[in-house]
Amino acid sequence: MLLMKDIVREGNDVLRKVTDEVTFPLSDETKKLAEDMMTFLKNSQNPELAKKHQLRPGVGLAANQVGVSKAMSAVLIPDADDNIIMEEMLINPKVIRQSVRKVALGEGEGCLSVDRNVPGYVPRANKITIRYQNMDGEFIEKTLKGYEAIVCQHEIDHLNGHLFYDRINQENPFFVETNMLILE
Ligand SMILES: OCN(O)CCCc1ccccc1
Ligand code: NI
Repeated sequence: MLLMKDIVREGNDVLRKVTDEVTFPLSDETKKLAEDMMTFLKNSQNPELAKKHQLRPGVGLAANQVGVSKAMSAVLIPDADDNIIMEEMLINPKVIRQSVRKVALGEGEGCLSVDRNVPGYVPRANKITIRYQNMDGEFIEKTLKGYEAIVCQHEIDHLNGHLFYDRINQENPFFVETNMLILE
């Protein structure tokens, strides 16, 4: 099972490379990696297992965060009552439509690959349509807004070599762009 020791931290070049397109049919190795990534997220959101294995809770994990430069991310988003509202392996994901209107989390963002707090708003499109492939290679288009849109943009950024703090306004980290929504 994947543990925190398997997560690559900032400074490692693999986090700054554009990841390679995933080809189909998936190799057994790639299938296992996808399963391991989703299992990591589930374990990280389970209080007992997270405590037992010292896991930081995560709602997403990109393959390059475990050192594999492939364009795939696991996303596991619970709602306030711990009901899963999104459980997807995003393979070769692309944002094909995005709103002009931006959104940012009021408490900023964090990252399993960044062992420090970097304060500031991370402006992202409030509404996006993504096109990706599932584990069978089928193309799926999904429209997301608010928190789900934020998480998926955070993951797709990873696959393109970006980290959340690249998007924080350096002059004024809490600058609110015109019409930007702040999500508390
Ligand atoms: O790449 C995933 N990871 O570092 C875990 C944190 C994910 C995440 C945290 C805050 C806002 C959006 C996404
Ligand atoms: Ni991250």
